[in-house]
Amino acid sequence: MTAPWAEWDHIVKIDPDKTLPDGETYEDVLATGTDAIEIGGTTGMTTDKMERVIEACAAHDVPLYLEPSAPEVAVNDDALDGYLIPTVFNTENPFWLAGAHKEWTRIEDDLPWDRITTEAYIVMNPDSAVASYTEADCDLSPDDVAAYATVAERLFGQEIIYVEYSGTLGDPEIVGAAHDALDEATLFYGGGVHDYDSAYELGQHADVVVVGDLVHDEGAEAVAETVRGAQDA
Ligand SMILES: CC(C)=CCC/C(C)=C/CC/C(C)=C/CC/C(C)=C/COP(=O)(O)OP(=O)(O)O
Ligand SMILES: O=P(O)(O)OC[C@@H](O)CO
Ligand SMILES: [Mg+2]
Repeated sequence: MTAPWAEWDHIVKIDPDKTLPDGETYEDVLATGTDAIEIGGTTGMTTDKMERVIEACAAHDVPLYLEPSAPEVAVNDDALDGYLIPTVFNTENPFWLAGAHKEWTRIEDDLPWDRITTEAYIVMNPDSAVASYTEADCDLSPDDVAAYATVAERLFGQEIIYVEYSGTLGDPEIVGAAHDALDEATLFYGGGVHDYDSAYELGQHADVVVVGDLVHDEGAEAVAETVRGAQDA
């Protein structure tokens, strides 16, 4: 069976620590045409905030995935289609590669393994919260990124590779290098996508475009434009 993300063009990432623009609801976000919702952020996460977003999105038919940044906020909820668990390939601290995952497995005795998939992150924006949090080495050439992508797919069997520029638009050459290196894995790209053109451009180099801040800063109509850009790419 093909993985659901093999069919996706676009994801909205909702940060439970941020609000939607005045007058907008999660229902508006779910109606943008996006293929899936990921719930997660780096800072300010709590189980209450996670649950609130899950509850607000649960009644709709857009697939809903949790992307926890720490084991403590990986809530278990039947409304979720699954868990996308980051593992950071270019971290200098093995905690973010496998240590947090070991802790999660140690403290939870009944993890729903059939609904858990990892995302092999390559974190590229040194100014992002996620880069400092995970002590990522962002000083990478296209060759380095291509090699990480190959290692993730071929040696570690990762189904999803995620080039992460959170907060800024990425270098298409870097994203393209990751894409060219992959055979079957799905390439997620996220960072700075804010309109049709940026979604179209990065969508030409990635399989799935992830849009985060825009949903909180500009709202559903702006997100819908990026859905069109990612689909046309
Ligand atoms: C094992 C479990 C359950 C969790 C650990 C998972 C790991 C290794 C997380 C590392 C951090 C990470 C890659 C989080 C993913 C979410 C993400 C990148 C959100 C975007 O963050 P920013 O935009 O930098 O931060 P803000 O929260 O300030 O928006
Ligand atoms: O918030 P932005 O910059 O859209 O980034 C999206 C996502 O990749 C963050 O994890
Ligand atoms: Mg962010």
